[in-house]
Formats: sequence, structure tokens, C-alpha cells
Amino acid sequence: MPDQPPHILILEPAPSLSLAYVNALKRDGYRISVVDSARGARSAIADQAIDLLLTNLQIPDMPGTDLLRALGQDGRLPRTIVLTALGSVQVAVDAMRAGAADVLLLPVGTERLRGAVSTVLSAPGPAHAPAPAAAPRRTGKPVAASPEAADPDQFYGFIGASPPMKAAYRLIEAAAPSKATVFITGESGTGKEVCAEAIHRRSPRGDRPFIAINCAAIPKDLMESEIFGHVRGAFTGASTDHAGAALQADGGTLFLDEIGEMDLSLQAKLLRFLQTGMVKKVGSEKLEPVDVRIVCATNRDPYAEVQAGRFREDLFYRLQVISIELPPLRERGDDILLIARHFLTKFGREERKEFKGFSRDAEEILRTYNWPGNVRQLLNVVRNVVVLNDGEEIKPFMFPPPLNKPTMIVPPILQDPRWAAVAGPLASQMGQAFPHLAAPPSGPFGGLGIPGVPIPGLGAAPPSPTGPPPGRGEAGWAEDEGRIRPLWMVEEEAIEQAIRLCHGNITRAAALLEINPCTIYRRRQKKRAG
Ligand SMILES: Nc1ncnc2c1ncn2[C@@H]1O[C@H](COP(=O)(O)OP(=O)(O)OP(=O)(O)O)[C@@H](O)[C@H]1O
Repeated sequence: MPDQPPHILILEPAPSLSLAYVNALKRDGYRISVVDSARGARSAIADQAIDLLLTNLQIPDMPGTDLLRALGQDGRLPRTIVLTALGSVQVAVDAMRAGAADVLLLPVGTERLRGAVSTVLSAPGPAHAPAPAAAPRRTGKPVAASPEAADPDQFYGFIGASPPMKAAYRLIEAAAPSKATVFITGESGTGKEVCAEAIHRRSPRGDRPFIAINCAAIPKDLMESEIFGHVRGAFTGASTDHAGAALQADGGTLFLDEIGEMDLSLQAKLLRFLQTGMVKKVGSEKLEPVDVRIVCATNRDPYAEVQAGRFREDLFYRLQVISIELPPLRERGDDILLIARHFLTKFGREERKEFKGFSRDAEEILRTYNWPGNVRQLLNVVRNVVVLNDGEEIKPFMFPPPLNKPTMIVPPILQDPRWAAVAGPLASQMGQAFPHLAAPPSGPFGGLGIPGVPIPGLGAAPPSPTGPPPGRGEAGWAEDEGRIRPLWMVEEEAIEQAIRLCHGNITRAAALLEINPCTIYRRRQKKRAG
């Protein structure tokens, strides 16, 4: 019998959506059937060979995850992609546990849908239902309690009890028990490795190996062998067999840090490994099965990397089953002081110093500084102070620069000359509001003396807001007014420019603009939607 194209069953109660999926997928030549209830799906699967089930989780006659579980128990669950508008981690985790191979959040674009279908169909497995049991293998070991459970300010290596960190802890707790891959984003020093270890320790794999690979620290030509291993003689210098990180992590967790640094050919091999669960060492043709949970991290904006063609889209979506974004330290309120005090005690003990705490003004500086290097920078500051000083109380003068100066931290974005038009009036307003900061008009930042932060292009005083410049009449006003643009447009330009100046790193651009990255994503999405 000639090869039949794969048969896809769409379970979607909304006719407009099922029609959209049919239109998106029919161009790839699949055979497609549509049902609108769990009952319809069960009878279709009983009657026909279905290669892939594409299902909404909200169906009228039973919860979607229950349907997957029931089909799985009967050994009839085809490879399944779940579509859901309920964008919580718990939904993704539940669906993966119930046997889904992928979870797509609605609204889903045509290309994303086609890509996911083709990826799931090309993964090895039986040609027709029953599909491979995708539910994670469980060790049966009870989940370890946090060793710091007694301290409400701590969680598996994290110190902090601010709302954004508590939200991150909940995500970690929800994600940990499954085998679903986790993609961690956040600025450098926010604790992405701490997060990866927390997921591992909290999971049923907690007593198996946790292997971390920093993709930025390994030369590109050695990376494949570091991850997948090599056999003796595979290349010059390969004098013995090497297991590689994936095999070393068997039964446990493989953490791929700075995954954005991995080159495209290796990304293809990683994708194949994720789809098959088989490792092929460099220099060998043998495929070896490995059971690892993958957690990866980047401090770049993954969406921008995908758009720029530096990160494979299919790999990104395969890795990003669950995503956790760690907030920058400056958004964690009193966590800054909790962390500082904790490490003051720790480092004080190690260095045999008598420090008992921070003075009030020292605490104020810690609380208001913007911490571009996040927790790592805070730890370095505290260590520096402890090593270089003595006494019982940390005072502002003991801090290393720039914290020991009454410096206003101006984001680098404002140091771009093109910001002069915005920053000039801002400087003028700040000069009025804070006269004690004002410096001679020749000083940097247009008359507002801010030590250490020269802003190019801001020498001249801004025009007076109370009337036209001397010698200008109505025509001058009209000309000036013609240059005024709507605020939304100015904001849009500021955002796009910040992203450009941050080389596409949206998290960083958002931090420097002092807005939430979600705001940028939302605005871009709205703009795209027209
Ligand atoms: N909430 C926290 N409480 C205590 N220590 C923390 C916390 N977050 C991070 N650290 C510590 O800060 C340092 C930096 O953390 P980590 O290496 O996990 O950051 P990262 O986000 O992976 O950085 P990079 O992107 O540069 O790799 C480590 O010493 C870590 O133990």
C-alpha cells in the first residue's frame, strides 16, 4: 500500500478555530478529521489510525487532561499537541504529565502550529496510535522538602520573599515534579543557575546528578563532545572515551547555561536528542538512550534571538515548555536587604570580622541603587566591604564606587545623544525639583551636575516653557508645535531604540527603561495585530 499522509484529528469545540487549524495544516498535505467533543474524539480514535491529536483543553464533555489520561490508560493516546488559552505553568505541566508531546498557547500563529505538528510527527515512535507514553518516568521517590523550609525568606538556595520571587518559587514548585524542559530567562546575576538547581533538588530526580554546562565558556568545537561525549580517536587529543554531560546526568538534570551561545549545527543535534532521548557520541554511530531532564537559561532575549536567526525556532519552542523569568534585583524591594544582611553575617564569620549590620543610610543606598549586576554584584559589594573594613556597622563611605558617592544612576540609554530632546527638559525639571543637585551650567547633564554620568549633547538650557523664544512670533510657535508628536509615538520610538541599543535584548532594554518586559512584548504584539 502506498505511504499515506499522516492523519490528524482536531478536537476543537469552536468551529471558527477548527476551520483555522484545518486551513493552516491542509497545505502540508495531511489527512484531517475534526470533532468537537471528547466522545467524538474517542470514537474517531477507536475507529481510525490517528497519527496526531490536536486538542483544546477546554472541551464540553470532560476536562481535556482527563481525556488524555483516559486514552493513555487504554493505550490509545496518539501523539498529542495541546492548545490552551490558560497560559499557566500548571496547565502545561498537567498536559505533559497526561501525555501531551507539546503545549501551544493560544492564540497560535500558522507557522508555529505547522512547525509544532511537523516536529511532533517526525519524532520517533509508532506510526499510529497508540502513541508513546509521554508521561514522565517517575522514580517514586518523595519530593524533598526545602532544607530551608523553616525560614520563610529562603527557598532552595534563594534568599528573598518579595512577591516576584514568591511567584518564581511557585513556578519552580509546579514545574519540578515533571520532566518538562524549563527555559529560564533573566539578567546576568539574577540567580538562573540557583533556579535550575532548585528545580532539580525539588524534583524526584533530586538525588541523581545535576550537571551544568556553560555554553559560553566552552570553545565551540569542543561543545558537542562536552555535551554528548566522544570515543577514543574521534579527534586529535581524544585519547580516551569521554561520557559527556548528557550521559553523566543520566537519571538527573542537565543544565545548559547561556544556551544562546550554542551554534546552529549543534542546536540541530540538541533538538534531535530532545526528540529521541538518544545520545550519539562524537566519532561513534551508536545511539545510547539517556533519561535526563533539560533545564536551560539565557540572559539574552530568546524571541529576538529566534527572529535574528541565531536560535532555531523549533528548538526554542521545544525547550520552552515551561518558562521562568527571574526578576532583576532592583524589582525585589526588601529582598536586597535580606540578601545583604545574610551575606554580611556569612562573610563576617568567614573573615572573622565583628560587623552586626548596616547603618540606616547605608541600607537606603542598597535599597535604591539599580544593581545592573544583580545579586552577584550585591554579593561582591558586601564581600568587598567586609574584607576592607572593620567595625560593627557598615557605613556608606565603606562601600566601593559607585555606591559610596551621592551619584544618580542614569541608565546608559539616556547617555545616548539622541535622547537629548527628552533628557534636556527632564534635566531642567529635576534641577528645579532638586536644587541641591544643581551644578554650574557648564556641568554635565545640562546644568544639573550629576557626578560621573556625562550625557553627550546636553549642554544647552531647554527652552522656557512660558513663552516663545526671544524674537519668535506665531510662526515660531507653529513651527515648534509641528515638532510635537503624540506621546504613544514617542514611547514607541523610545522602546524600539532601547531594544536596538541593547542589541535585541528585551529584558535589558526593559530594565533600562524601567518598565516590565511584558509591557514591551504586549505593545509589540498589539502593534503586529494592527
Ligand atoms: N536570591 C538569591 N539569594 C542568594 N544568593 C543568590 C540569589 N540569587 C543569586 N544568588 C547568588 O548570586 C550569584 C549569581 O547567581 P547565578 O550564577 O545563579 O546567576 P545567573 O543568573 O546564572 O548569572 P549569569 O547569567 O551571569 O550566568 C551566585 O553566587 C548565586 O549563588
